[in-house]
Amino acid sequence: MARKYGVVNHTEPKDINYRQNEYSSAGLSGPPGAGKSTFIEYFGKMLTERGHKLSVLAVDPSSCTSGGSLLGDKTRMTELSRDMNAYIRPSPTRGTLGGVTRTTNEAILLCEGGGYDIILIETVGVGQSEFAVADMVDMFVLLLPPAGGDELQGIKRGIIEMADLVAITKSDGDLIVPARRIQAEYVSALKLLRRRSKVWKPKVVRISSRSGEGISEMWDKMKEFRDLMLASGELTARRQKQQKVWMWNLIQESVLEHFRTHPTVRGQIPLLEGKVLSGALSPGLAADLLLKAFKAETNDIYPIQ
Ligand SMILES: Nc1nc2c(ncn2[C@@H]2O[C@H](COP(=O)(O)OP(=O)(O)OP(=O)(O)O)[C@@H](O)[C@H]2O)c(=O)[nH]1
Repeated sequence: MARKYGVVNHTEPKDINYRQNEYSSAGLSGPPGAGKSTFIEYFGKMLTERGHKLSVLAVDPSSCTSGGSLLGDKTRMTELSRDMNAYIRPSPTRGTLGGVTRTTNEAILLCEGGGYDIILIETVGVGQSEFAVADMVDMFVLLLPPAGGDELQGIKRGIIEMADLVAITKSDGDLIVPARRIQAEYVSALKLLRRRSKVWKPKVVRISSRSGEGISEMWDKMKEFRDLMLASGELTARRQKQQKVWMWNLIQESVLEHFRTHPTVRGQIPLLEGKVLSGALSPGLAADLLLKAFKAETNDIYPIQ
């Protein structure tokens, strides 16, 4: 199945059907230490043993800013990385969040084309990346450790609203009791949130990647989600909406970059920002001046009709 990238092709509706039935992607997010990589190792092996081909893509916002990596790729998922039916792409180490997420979005398509039927996109819940990932996958899964409220403060309420499934991790040994408590808390919390789907109510499961408890059941829930969403047409609608969101995200980013780096605009930014900061100029007027300068300069290239 040949796919063309960078080429707008309006006459390939098959593309969308192709995605609908054979492939599923899930975003996995959670705070550092929630147990994501241990889970992916266990879950991934379970899936490949069941005959699936799995791809794991990481989106690591820290690598964009610091050059370091929260997701220390080399030491993680050691067994899965040796599995012939699993492909683990380390997190890209360069670029803006927009750039990194763009390559991730395209990597999803490439993995589908390469015959990987399950694609997991892992992200650390510390920034905007999980919102970006939620906008490119079929299902969004939040992994939360059985920790107290303080430790979960960093999890934004907005991201809980995006979750189709919440998995409370490390539900083994002494942690079973707190895991049950957190599960009950999230069951109540999710009831108060606006539902994203007419056919699916977000579920809260408890899992342990040590004992394996709950993981097969979690996969059953993920399949149930997919079947319901497919049958109702919501999955197709979600994917279509995502494509549109991504088109606009990319346009926005590229236009803004073009604007910021345009020689005339770039030269005036510090002065006008300074005036806005000191109160000498209103933000609206400063924006108008910059846009006017940009338009005047680009009018030859993009004539205003
Ligand atoms: N008891 C128990 N501990 C677990 C389980 N899963 C992970 N852990 C432990 O929790 C710690 C963090 O696990 P990771 O899988 O590295 O967590 P992560 O979310 O990938 O962490 P980052 O790489 O920092 O984002 C490790 O010490 C694991 O051994 C589990 O199911 N039960």
